[in-house]
Amino acid sequence: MAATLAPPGDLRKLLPGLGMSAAFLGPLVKPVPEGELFCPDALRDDPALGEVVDDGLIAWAREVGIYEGRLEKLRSYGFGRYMMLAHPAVDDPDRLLAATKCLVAEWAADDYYVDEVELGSDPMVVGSRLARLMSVVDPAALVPRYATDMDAYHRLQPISEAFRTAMDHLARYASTAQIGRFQHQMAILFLAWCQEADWHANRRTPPVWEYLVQRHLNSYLPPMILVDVLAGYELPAHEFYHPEVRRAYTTAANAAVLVNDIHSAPSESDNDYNLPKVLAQAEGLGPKDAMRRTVEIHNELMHTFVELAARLSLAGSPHLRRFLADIWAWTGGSRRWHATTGRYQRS
Ligand SMILES: CC(C)=CCC/C(C)=C(\C)COP(=O)(O)OP(=O)(O)O
Repeated sequence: MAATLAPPGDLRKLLPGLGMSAAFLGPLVKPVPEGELFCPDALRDDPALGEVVDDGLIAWAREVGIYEGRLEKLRSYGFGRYMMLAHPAVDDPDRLLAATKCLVAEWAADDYYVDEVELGSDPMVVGSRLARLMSVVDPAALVPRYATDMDAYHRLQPISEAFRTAMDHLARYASTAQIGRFQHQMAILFLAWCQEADWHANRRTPPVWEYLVQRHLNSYLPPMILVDVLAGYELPAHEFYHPEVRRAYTTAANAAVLVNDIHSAPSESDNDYNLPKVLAQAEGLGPKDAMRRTVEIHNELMHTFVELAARLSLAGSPHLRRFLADIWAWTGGSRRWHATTGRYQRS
């Protein structure tokens, strides 16, 4: 794997002082008026590159069979564009496509297994479906007789095929340790979806703290931790798993997923949970106040990330400084995508 510590020219231009605490304490860090998100904007927007990645995504989705009959819709979501925005230093469409496939495999599991009743989700079988899916993510070692049965099952599951092929693609660029991280995050994500299924099955809205725990497990970490894989370097395990480092990027991922709640809340089905909805129910807030409180919580998380990242940047390796800067850039791209994707436009 090529280790490129110095970010390509574009990112350096866009993030002056990249790799220093200045990257976090520059002009983007300023008090925001109430109700405004404390979050960078995209550092690059290259629609043509996004289109190329989206072309590859749709061809792959057709091949594995996910979002069958809904490929136009899938295209309107612009998930390839999402990865183009979130990885501003990466120009290679194939690397962006690998990340997009992983993202969309996860999203398909969320839509078809967890969230959307009209797409066949059923809380009573979420745990079994996800445990079976986990046997693709972290291949289950069975005796051959039963392995054949398992393989036959997975061949008929488009989401299993999506994960298998997406991870194969990712493995072209990821080290064994980076694939290990991804598998670990999937186990966490699937656990969170089982918790969500419990809320559905028992018709229970969780208290705010429990919702935030679920959103911590069901955050944007899975796509976000691919920043080094895509950019062609590797944050070593002793830094990646350092508790303070993990706290920094999980905080950013938790903030980023609240941007998802902010944008998706107005168009979500009654079956779905989001922070404004939970706040409204648990704390009796009206829609505007619930949204304002969600923005406040997001901003508090992002300020914490900036403080942690600035501190860690001063003490950490060049890899770590680059990683934290890439995470910051990722949040900006993600924000832009949420504001512009067809997925959250109200019809
Ligand atoms: C990419 C991905 C699916 C990462 C794991 C976290 C996750 C499931 C989401 C960010 C999607 O959250 P949510 O279900 O709220 O998304 P929608 O609002 O349904 O698009």
